[in-house]
Amino acid sequence: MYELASVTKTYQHQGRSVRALDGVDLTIRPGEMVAIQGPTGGGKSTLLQMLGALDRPSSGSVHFGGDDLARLSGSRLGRIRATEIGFVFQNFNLIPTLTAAQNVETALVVTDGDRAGRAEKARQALADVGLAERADHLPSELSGGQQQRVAIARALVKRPSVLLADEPTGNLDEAMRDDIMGLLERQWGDVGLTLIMVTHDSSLARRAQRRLRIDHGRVTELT
Ligand SMILES: Nc1ncnc2c1ncn2[C@@H]1O[C@H](COP(=O)(O)OP(=O)(O)OP(=O)(O)O)[C@@H](O)[C@H]1O
Repeated sequence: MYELASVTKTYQHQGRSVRALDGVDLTIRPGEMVAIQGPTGGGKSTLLQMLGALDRPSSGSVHFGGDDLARLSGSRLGRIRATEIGFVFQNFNLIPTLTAAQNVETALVVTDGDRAGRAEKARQALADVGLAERADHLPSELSGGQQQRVAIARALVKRPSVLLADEPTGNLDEAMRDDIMGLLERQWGDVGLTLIMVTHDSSLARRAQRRLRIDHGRVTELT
């Protein structure tokens, strides 16, 4: 699924350069569930941005399927994000003025011209996360856990091959945390997703098949 070779990422900040990734070599196979841990500033978000085709490395290659994401144009990267990669964030990132169903539909606008078809797929995706009854609610009318379920439905409605989750349970209480993690695990098992999740929470990370640690831009395997 992913093959990273000698990936570095350097940011310029106030005249200094910060090396966020420092020679990362990493292979992630299709269908794996991978947790990424590490100290703050270690490079977790930067790595996720590379995997998510949100940014290109300063050097090295990021092979995803047949493409080297380091060499693609911005529009090709955008297309890959729209079709192949789902994202879930700590802060849910729902549009507050749209209903749950409309939020989910936004993920299909680029790829799916048929409006009625989009609406149908959105309702099905919400049903898959147990929110069929809440499709017409605004985010402000939903609990945090429900909002994260909507965000997961939005990420999965386009049937991506990869789901990238950045602290998906970071804003939720313990009961909701288990609920959302269970949902992610079910989706992962049901549709053969590759699930890559950044988390500070070791008990969640231990539920993954594979754990990586990233510190000072270098990746190691945890066993
Ligand atoms: N846009 C940017 N400009 C300058 N420096 C950046 C930028 N983004 C990240 N950095 C720096 O790169 C390093 C890695 O940051 P990154 O956000 O990837 O770490 P992280 O492990 O996700 O941290 P956290 O757990 O706090 O989110 C840090 O030193 C950070 O300050």
